[in-house]
Amino acid sequence: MIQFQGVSKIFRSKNKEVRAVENVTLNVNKGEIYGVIGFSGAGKSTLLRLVNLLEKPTEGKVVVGDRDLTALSARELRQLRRRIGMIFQTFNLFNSRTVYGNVAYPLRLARTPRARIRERVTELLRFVGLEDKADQYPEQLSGGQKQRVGIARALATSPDILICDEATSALDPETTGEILKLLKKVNEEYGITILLITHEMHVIRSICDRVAVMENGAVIEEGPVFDIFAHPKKQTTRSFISSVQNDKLSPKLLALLKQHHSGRLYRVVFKGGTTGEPVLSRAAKKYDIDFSIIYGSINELQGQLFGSLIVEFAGEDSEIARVVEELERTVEIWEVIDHES
Ligand SMILES: Nc1ncnc2c1ncn2[C@@H]1O[C@H](COP(=O)(O)OP(=O)(O)OP(=O)(O)O)[C@@H](O)[C@H]1O
Repeated sequence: MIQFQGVSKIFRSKNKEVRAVENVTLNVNKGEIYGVIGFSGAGKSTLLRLVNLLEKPTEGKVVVGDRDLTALSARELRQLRRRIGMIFQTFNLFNSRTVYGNVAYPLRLARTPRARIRERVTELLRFVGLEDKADQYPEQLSGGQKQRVGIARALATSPDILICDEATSALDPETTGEILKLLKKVNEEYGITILLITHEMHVIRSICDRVAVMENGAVIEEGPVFDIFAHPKKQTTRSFISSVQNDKLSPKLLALLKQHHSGRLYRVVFKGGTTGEPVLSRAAKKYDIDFSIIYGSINELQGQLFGSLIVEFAGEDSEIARVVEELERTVEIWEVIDHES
């Protein structure tokens, strides 16, 4: 549905060059919810803006449906943009228009007949749960209600794709949950493909089918959300995952753990039926080491079990290396040397 093919975006000014997006290749399939996560400055917003050509790629192609965006005429681009709805962190509503006026706006631009506008806006306000707010102004609404208006407005022209720029970052956790549920409903009931960017892993965990992790403009890891949680390869990905497991090791916590545990600390990530301990006991018996579980957490992700342990291994370095090698065959394991930022 959306394909990035070797896409780079370089911003050049007098004596500076910023490589905001670096050789990105990825496909967003029709009907899925695809999340892009990264820290500030990773290039997420630029990537998103390439989808409706608010930014032009310096290199590579962006294909939406079967259309190469860079090859479109101005008129074709306007038509294509109607198929792509967008919502924003700061909602971007017109404060001088009512809720009804905001949702009707794109339909008026598209010269939709008045009766049809009324029908469509009523339907959308019902869909987002704001049918009683049609005559209110944005300033009379809560953040969550404003984002509902943003979603209704983005859906007005019946797009195939919805792109979401940090849509829940300005909301409290409860309202975030409600908006994410609404986005899931948009995806399921209207079959709309969603591409979202976020810096919050819980957003990815809650609603995304697949995820790409961005760093310094590049996609460093990509795949189904469960696989990325169960087999994170990169430090940045691991750090995002720890942030939602509530067992992230801060510098202070790591220093304290090291003070109380003289052995070597490892994080072990296991999934499905493997619950960690039997796997560890078997390996410890086979080799000459002791282990103790310092901390453990278990979560459900897309209907599967998924857990993480902080384990201390005590013994000769060579024996520990052998155990780790053996464990690597069944679980994800890595030594915790620095804090998990
Ligand atoms: N119009 C521009 N001109 C010059 N540099 C830019 C422009 N837009 C973005 N950048 C730079 O490109 C890099 C990526 O920015 P981008 O906004 O895409 O990142 P991000 O991951 O969305 O971060 P944030 O969440 O903070 O917005 C940054 O170094 C940023 O300063």
